[in-house]
Amino acid sequence: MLMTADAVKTIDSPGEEVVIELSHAAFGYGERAVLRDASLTVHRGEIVAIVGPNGSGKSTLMKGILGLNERVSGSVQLFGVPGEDLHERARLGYVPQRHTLSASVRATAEEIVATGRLPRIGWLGRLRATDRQLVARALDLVGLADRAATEVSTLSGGQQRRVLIARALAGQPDVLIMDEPTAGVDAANQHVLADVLVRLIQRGVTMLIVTHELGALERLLTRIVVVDTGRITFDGTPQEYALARDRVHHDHDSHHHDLELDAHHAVAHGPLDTDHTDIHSRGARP
Ligand SMILES: Nc1ncnc2c1ncn2[C@@H]1O[C@H](COP(=O)(O)OP(=O)(O)OP(=O)(O)O)[C@@H](O)[C@H]1O
Repeated sequence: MLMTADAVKTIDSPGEEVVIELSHAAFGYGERAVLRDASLTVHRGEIVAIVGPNGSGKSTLMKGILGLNERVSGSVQLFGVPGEDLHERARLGYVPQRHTLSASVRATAEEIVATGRLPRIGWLGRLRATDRQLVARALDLVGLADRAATEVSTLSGGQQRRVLIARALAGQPDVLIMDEPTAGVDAANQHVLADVLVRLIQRGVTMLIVTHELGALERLLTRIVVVDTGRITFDGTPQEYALARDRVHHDHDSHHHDLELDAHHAVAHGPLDTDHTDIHSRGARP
């Protein structure tokens, strides 16, 4: 693994090291479990797409991994230790859903991205040359090197999302968790964002990505996990997903918005379309 002052840690190929392991985990808000019996193993270097209908529990799953909601039962292991015992929270980079920067934020792109270093250097820490270098590289990686000194409030929604991705990258995460990074971004910017994600994947970032628009990412995925009505109903390779898709009766009248977004896409068909999916190929490895 490259441990130099790079914005991302690179690896040669997906390894056997388990970075995230959920065992029969239930997550929710208050005492109410929204996502139940979730078992999931993610190895270093994997690119996992989390797909499923609106309100099925995808964000709840991401937040559960990050410890941002209640774990009602089951266990979460992060980098081999119980999630609650993980002190280096920066090892998990998070780009939250539908999040742009408030119009009232008066800061440059560089300043926002630099806050991504705080978990590493501490709130009272000072940015050193290496930190500044990492911030610059993160901005470069998302294609915003020339906007470093620009006030974020003047950037487009898509550019702001790229700033937030750069902020997550600046913390040198081992795993990047992104909740619909392309949602609410116009078509032209969707392509730019997709290119950014492809670049990150090519650099070997382990990624969990909730998305309705796999597009260019699809061929780079190692796993597809389907969440439906609060359960993981499918977990397998894209190839297994394609096979499962062919076995499953398609309900094209379903209201799952994946269909609306990309009628030609693989994710537009298959387990997502049914309310009676019996496919379960958990823990499959490429
Ligand atoms: N902070 C919260 N407090 C209480 N309930 C919540 C909270 N956030 C989400 N929920 C509920 O949990 C359920 C699953 O929501 P979640 O956001 O995980 O779904 P999702 O699959 O990410 O949906 P979408 O595709 O629309 O983003 C929904 O019924 C939602 O109302």
